[in-house]
Amino acid sequence: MSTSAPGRIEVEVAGAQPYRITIAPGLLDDGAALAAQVRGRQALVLSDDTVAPLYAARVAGALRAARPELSLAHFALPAGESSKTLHWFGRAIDALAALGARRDACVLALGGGVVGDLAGFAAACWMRGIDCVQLPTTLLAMVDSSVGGKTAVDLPQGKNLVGAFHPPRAVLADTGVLRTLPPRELRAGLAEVVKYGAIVDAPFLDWLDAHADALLAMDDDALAAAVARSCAHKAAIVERDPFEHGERALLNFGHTFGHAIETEQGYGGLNHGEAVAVGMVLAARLSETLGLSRPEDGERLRALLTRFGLPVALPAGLDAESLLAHMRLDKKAQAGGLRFIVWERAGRARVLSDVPESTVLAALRS
Ligand SMILES: NC(=O)c1ccc[n+]([C@@H]2O[C@H](COP(=O)([O-])OP(=O)(O)OC[C@H]3O[C@@H](n4cnc5c(N)ncnc54)[C@H](O)[C@@H]3O)[C@@H](O)[C@H]2O)c1
Ligand SMILES: O=C(O)C(=O)C[C@@H](O)[C@H](O)[C@H](O)COP(=O)(O)O
Ligand SMILES: [Zn+2]
Repeated sequence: MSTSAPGRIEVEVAGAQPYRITIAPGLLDDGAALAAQVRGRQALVLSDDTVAPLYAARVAGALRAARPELSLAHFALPAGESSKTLHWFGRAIDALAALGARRDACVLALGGGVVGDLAGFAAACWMRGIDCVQLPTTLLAMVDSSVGGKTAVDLPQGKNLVGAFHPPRAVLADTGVLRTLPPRELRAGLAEVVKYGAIVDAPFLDWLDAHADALLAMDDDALAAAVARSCAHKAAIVERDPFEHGERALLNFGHTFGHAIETEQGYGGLNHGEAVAVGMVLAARLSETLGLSRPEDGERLRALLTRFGLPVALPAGLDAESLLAHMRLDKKAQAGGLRFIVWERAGRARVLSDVPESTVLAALRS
């Protein structure tokens, strides 16, 4: 992590296709920073119908001022998880075709994780792969989805079942846009922030506890510090294991349960961060049931998530057997059965294979 200018934090992601995450207020107005990432003369700003009216003209104006010759097109999805589908993926591809996008064209993913995942997948598929620059506008997208190159859309059968690994060309996180983020979405992002503490950085949980009020009040310094520390963790993990052959799976802590909840609710109930919050509590409970961790750690995790206003219990009416059926399609599952990310204590998570379904059901029902 480094700072090239006051208030600007940079995190490098090494690997076969290295890129930089830049974190600073005002980046969406920085035509030079945006234009530097667009190699050719064509760009598609892909957004959603909440974010586009707020920020698309700013991005387009800054880019046009820096690169008047650019051919710029816009495409906006309906906001929300229910648009992360093959249908809207197809519409995004249509927008690239209408632009006549060549191999050096660029997709600018301006939005939260839904936009980032779908735009990244469209960029991965168009002509077998064009540049995607991530311009995350939610806390969750800044700390997690914009980094690491997992792109996907959902199916009714399960989350992110169709996708590709396609690292971004760059990530420009303009923390100033968090000012317009609804409180529920701020809290959702905090769930993924807590995840880093849970899996690899116990002192971060202490820091989050100490700065909870500042984070919830959207204090600029506290938010920038949380984004930077989260990105540093994600960058370190994905550069060592870009394709999830090993330790990257730790980033899935709480997700086997969380994704099952989202799928069972038809992508219209808990949002991703909320589902992950419940999922982490269940993963901690599973770890306890298996005798791997102590109840005190689970209690502490629950207390922090509750402090952040996140749900910590399964929504009423969800059937444990139906959730289990969704988990069988989880991407971590193997011939031997379900695999979970469990923890031994705060800051120390690991992968556990062949977890008996009866134990999972017990955790769901407890
Ligand atoms: N690829 C990855 O590694 C990865 C990691 C984590 C999550 N995800 C995916 O990310 C998605 C969740 O992302 P999300 O939580 O950002 O949800 P989202 O993209 O649906 O955004 C949440 C809401 O906030 C609105 N919004 C976005 N930015 C705003 C702003 N600055 N001001 C006002 N409103 C704004 C959006 O229009 C939307 O209504 C899920 O599909 C999840 O699977 C992917
Ligand atoms: O980057 C990763 O790896 C993650 O697992 C990050 C998760 O927060 C994210 O929700 C991811 O999309 C889940 O991936 P999936 O492979 O379980 O669909
Ligand atoms: Zn996630």
